[in-house]
Amino acid sequence: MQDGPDKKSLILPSPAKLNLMLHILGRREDGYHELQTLFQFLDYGDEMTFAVRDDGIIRLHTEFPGVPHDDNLIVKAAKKLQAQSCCPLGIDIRIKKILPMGGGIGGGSSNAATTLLGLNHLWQLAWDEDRLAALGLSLGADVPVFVRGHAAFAEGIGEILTPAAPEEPWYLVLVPQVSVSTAEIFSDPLLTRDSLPIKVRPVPKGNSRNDCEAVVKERYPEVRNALNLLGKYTEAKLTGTGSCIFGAFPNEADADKVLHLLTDTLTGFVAKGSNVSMLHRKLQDLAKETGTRYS
Ligand SMILES: C[C@@](CO)(OP(=O)(O)O)[C@H](O)COP(=O)(O)OP(=O)(O)OC[C@H]1O[C@@H](n2ccc(N)nc2=O)[C@H](O)[C@@H]1O
Ligand SMILES: Nc1ncnc2c1ncn2[C@@H]1O[C@H](COP(=O)(O)OP(=O)(O)O)[C@@H](O)[C@H]1O
Repeated sequence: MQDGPDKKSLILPSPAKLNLMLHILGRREDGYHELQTLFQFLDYGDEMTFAVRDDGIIRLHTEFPGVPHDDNLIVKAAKKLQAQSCCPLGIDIRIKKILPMGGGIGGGSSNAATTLLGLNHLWQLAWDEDRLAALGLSLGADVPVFVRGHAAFAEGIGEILTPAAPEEPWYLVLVPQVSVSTAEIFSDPLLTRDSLPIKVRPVPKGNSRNDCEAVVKERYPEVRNALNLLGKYTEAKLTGTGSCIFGAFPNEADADKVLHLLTDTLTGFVAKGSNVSMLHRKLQDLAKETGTRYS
């Protein structure tokens, strides 16, 4: 990470996540679903640049097609943190966006978490991780895991996190050219919502299914096609509510080989699974350099 020469700017990564399994146990009265899911990060993601402003203005300079400035989770995260901390400072934010939107790899949630951690550092708020995760949860069910930065078994609506240590293979992630709305999948009457809770940790083998997969496959032929094609080489699974599909490989070269065999019809990328997010690895490096805490 490059702390700017004036210590008022910062470049941070905003990694993707995978759901290595996802079981739906039921639906709460507020419409949210009780889940059990295993989150792991990828060493692959967006790059965000932050520069402090003295005038209190929060501005995201990168345009997102279809997402108005004030609806962007980056801006929402910055504004909430500013309001709750009564911070008089503002921020200029730019992002190199490579994560597909609506892909089930958590780009929006990750961007929100990177914003919270970056601003906590630059605005010198000294909020602890619990407080940042609670604010994150008010932005989206997936934000807390990115704030905490450790692979985790998640329960509740995704916010009750127990650190986990799954294997860290290389993944081939296929990106079907469709954006899947999480709310749309969770409101489908055909979604199964009756998985029995897993009570043993770590998650026993044979529990890696994603309960959203059947509904997403039915609604999106592009996703069905990607599952079928990758399934010829390895176990292929949906992450989150899709649209991305992933499969594990023992090394980068094997994953690359299959990616090249599929690129005639599909796009995708290869990335290493990681139980400590690359954002947190960068923040730890920064803390060492400056002798400060980062949250
Ligand atoms: C289910 C997951 C698995 O990672 O799907 P993906 O979004 O990653 O695909 C996530 O927890 C999603 O988290 P996130 O994307 O932050 O969800 P939110 O913005 O909080 O919710 C979007 C919508 O999804 C539904 N929703 C979300 C989470 C949940 N446990 N139950 C739900 O029913 C609700 O209808 C909600 O309005
Ligand atoms: N910074 C952001 N990055 C991505 N999507 C965002 C962002 N802010 C708001 N969104 C909205 O959130 C939706 C879900 O985005 P994303 O988190 O990338 O998908 P998923 O939850 O499927 O992984 C997008 O389709 C977009 O409308």
